Amino acid sequence: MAKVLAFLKPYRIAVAIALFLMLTELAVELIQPLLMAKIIDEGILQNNLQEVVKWGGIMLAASFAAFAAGVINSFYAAHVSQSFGFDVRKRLYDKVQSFSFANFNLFPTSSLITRMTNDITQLQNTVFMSLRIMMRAPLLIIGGLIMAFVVNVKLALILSAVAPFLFLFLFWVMGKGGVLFKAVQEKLDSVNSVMQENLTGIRLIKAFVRRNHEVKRFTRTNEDLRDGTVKALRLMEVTMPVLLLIMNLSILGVLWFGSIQVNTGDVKVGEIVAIVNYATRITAAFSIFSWIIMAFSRARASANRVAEVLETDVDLTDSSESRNALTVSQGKILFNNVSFHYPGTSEKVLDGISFTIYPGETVAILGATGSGKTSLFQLIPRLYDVTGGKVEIDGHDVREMKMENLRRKIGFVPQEALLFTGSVKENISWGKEDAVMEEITEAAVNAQIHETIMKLPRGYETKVGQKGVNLSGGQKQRLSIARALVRMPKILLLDDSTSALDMKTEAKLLSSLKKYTCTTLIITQKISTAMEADRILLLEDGRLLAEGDHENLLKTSGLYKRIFQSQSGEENRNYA
Ligand SMILES: Nc1ncnc2c1ncn2[C@@H]1O[C@H](COP(=O)(O)OP(=O)(O)OP(=O)(O)O)[C@@H](O)[C@H]1O
Repeated sequence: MAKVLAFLKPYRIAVAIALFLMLTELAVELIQPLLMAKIIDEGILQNNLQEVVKWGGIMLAASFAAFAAGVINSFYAAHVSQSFGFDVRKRLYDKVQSFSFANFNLFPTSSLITRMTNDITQLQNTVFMSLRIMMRAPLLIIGGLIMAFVVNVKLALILSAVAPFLFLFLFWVMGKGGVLFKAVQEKLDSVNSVMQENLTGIRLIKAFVRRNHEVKRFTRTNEDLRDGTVKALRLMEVTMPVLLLIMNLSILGVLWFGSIQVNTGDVKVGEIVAIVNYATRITAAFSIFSWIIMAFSRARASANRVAEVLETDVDLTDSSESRNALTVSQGKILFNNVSFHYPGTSEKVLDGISFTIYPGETVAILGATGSGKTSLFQLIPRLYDVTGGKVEIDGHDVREMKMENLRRKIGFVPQEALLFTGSVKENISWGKEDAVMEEITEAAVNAQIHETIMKLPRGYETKVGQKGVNLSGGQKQRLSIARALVRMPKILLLDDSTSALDMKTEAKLLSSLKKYTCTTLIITQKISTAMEADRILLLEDGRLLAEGDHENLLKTSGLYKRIFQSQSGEENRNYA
């Protein structure tokens, strides 16, 4: 909680002003019963109209001051709470951006979204309400008790006898509320998660006619959220009646004892009226306490969830020894006895891999599904760190380079082409922010997508729907390749990125890539693609089984020969 509250620090002056104004309102509220007692005891009971007018005038002026303080307080409360929310959201977003894949495994995407939206909104609302009215309730209770003592000590003692029980009860409710509301936020995560999966997989759901199944799944999580919230609110529902009961009993005590004391002349009628008035205000303050407790319990749960993300150690960062001057200049890649297992697992997905790829070379990586091809790729831009051995680029361990320097020179085209909402042009220039139109067109021409783009209704300005829904699989792949090419990378990594292309387009694409003086690694399942490369690396179960060019591998690797035969017709088999 303290970590999140620290975000209020830059606004401490505004917070102080808001609190001061709130105290002004509170002071007026507390002074009203005292003024009323004066009007009764010194004015009405003494038949003195002058005193009534005097104290009445003071009451009016105080009310006006409270009104002005209230308006200005609202302004500051809104400013502070919105700015606080903005800052927390920004910091959380920046933190998530710096997350490694291993960090992402700790938080489901839906939970991160809930934390960045709903949890921060809860906190924002609590800050606003705290500055506006929330703090008034406890202060009104304390101030009311003090004023009651000023008016009449004996009556005030009766009134305050119940205070310890009340506070104990409130602390208990707050602790229990915190647990229940944490569960509510977790259930909200689940609802968001199901909703997210549903919306992203809507085509699959329709194609498989799984609507009813999905509706049932959503209903279950939605019911869970409802039940969890009702459970939390039920605790709050009993809080208010209990508080009111205790306070009303103490008011009865004041009236009973006060009536006896009036008869003996120890207490004035005006004093009883004032004390009952304070007691009523304190009761009213207590009645909003259940609501305050609910808000604070919820805010505490939300603050902990936000802090959890902020406090996560990012395990893939630039080390203090990272040298700024190191950058990818040639594109030479060396794997030296590399082994790797994913964080949280112990099974090696790469084992003892060693090879060198020289600048400008095109190398195909071939292997069965699950043999570790993508894992090997991810070690080059340092999306993961090796667990044994080392990966060197241009003679430097990638861990010694600043990640930004390393990744800026790498064009990475992932297995699943991912596009962003925006125009075709924006999607290509996403690879290089300052790319001019000629660079964008050149990349599109070489990625064999320019002609297709020109046939679109608005050419390069055509909007790409969310995740590229209005494009075919092959078009998406080629746009992703154009996005990588526009960077003029020194190393180009294509992870099965030509799988959806026909042979002719793929051949044209591979020949255009030769114009780029970059080292190119192509993961592929197709022998026809691998044959175009200068060299082929054959992976099996995380090990480098063989390497060489096509002719060479046909002679030296039985597995390669079998793959080749399975993908070729009878004609090729004879050739082999
Ligand atoms: N994030 C992950 N966490 C744990 N294990 C993983 C993760 N990603 C992949 N693996 C495992 O690593 C192994 C190698 O996967 P990888 O994706 O590198 O294979 P691949 O050769 O690229 O397969 P494909 O051709 O199907 O894409 C697999 O056994 C897979 O289950």
